[in-house]
Amino acid sequence: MKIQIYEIQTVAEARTMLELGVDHIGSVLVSSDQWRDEPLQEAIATVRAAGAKSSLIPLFQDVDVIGRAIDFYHPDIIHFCDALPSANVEDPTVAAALELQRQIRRRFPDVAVMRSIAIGEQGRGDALPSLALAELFEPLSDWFLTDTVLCDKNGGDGPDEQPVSGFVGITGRICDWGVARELVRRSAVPVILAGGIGPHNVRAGIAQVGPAGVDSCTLTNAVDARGRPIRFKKDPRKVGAMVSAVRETVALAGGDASIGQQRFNVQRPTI
Ligand SMILES: O=C(O)c1ccccc1NCC(=O)[C@H](O)[C@H](O)COP(=O)(O)O
Repeated sequence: MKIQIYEIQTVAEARTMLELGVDHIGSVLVSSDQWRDEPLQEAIATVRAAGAKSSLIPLFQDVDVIGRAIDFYHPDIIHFCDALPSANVEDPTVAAALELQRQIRRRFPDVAVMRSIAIGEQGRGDALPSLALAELFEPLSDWFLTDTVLCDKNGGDGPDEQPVSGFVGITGRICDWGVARELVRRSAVPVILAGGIGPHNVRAGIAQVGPAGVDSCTLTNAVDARGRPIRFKKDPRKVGAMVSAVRETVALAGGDASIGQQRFNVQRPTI
């Protein structure tokens, strides 16, 4: 059962995550203009040297800049989480996302590709064609990550504006676990359960969804004086509690082989 924690941008936080036993340490490139960041490069090198996996999200789609960033950071995993409007290959946004993954896989065969599969909030699993999207991206992906799409805030029947426009993630809310479970059942690649996961609900998430791994960002971030999560700042106590909860759940189930998406050897993704 892999544990992935996002928004680690510094060597100090990377070291803390390694000490806590995190398996996948995720970082974010927030813009194509400022993709080159030496401290982040050092953080990713620290993860590599410790034998853990680094995962890198580009919050942009420029294939040349993404290629330069992979050459510069050498992440183990490149993670795409752009929001896709449909599962129609004729849709230019969908076609461009598929082509981007195709090009990156061809050019960097040693870098695993993670694709976020957007799922509606709990009870709104019908908001998006999540399973059809997964089917489309499966041949070009080594990992899937379920993530939550905010729905219906404005009384509409589809997705709302997301915390980062054009991308899926950092909502702090759980997705429809029924759809996530069905994705785990159907998927030929390992699935990481994400979206609103923290120490309080990770046991239930593992039990109900049976993923190959779990991910957390918002609910393991530090909070400000008003209790609002601070982007790019982790709370080590929350991460430690999450790691303990996952390890306990796995131990109670009899060890790694008896829980989650056991058909995968997730030590090494299927590239
Ligand atoms: O961290 C970001 O800046 C980010 C922005 C837009 C999409 C994804 C982003 N990153 C993190 C992840 O992919 C998450 O770990 C994920 O969204 C988890 O959800 P949550 O725990 O609810 O924050």
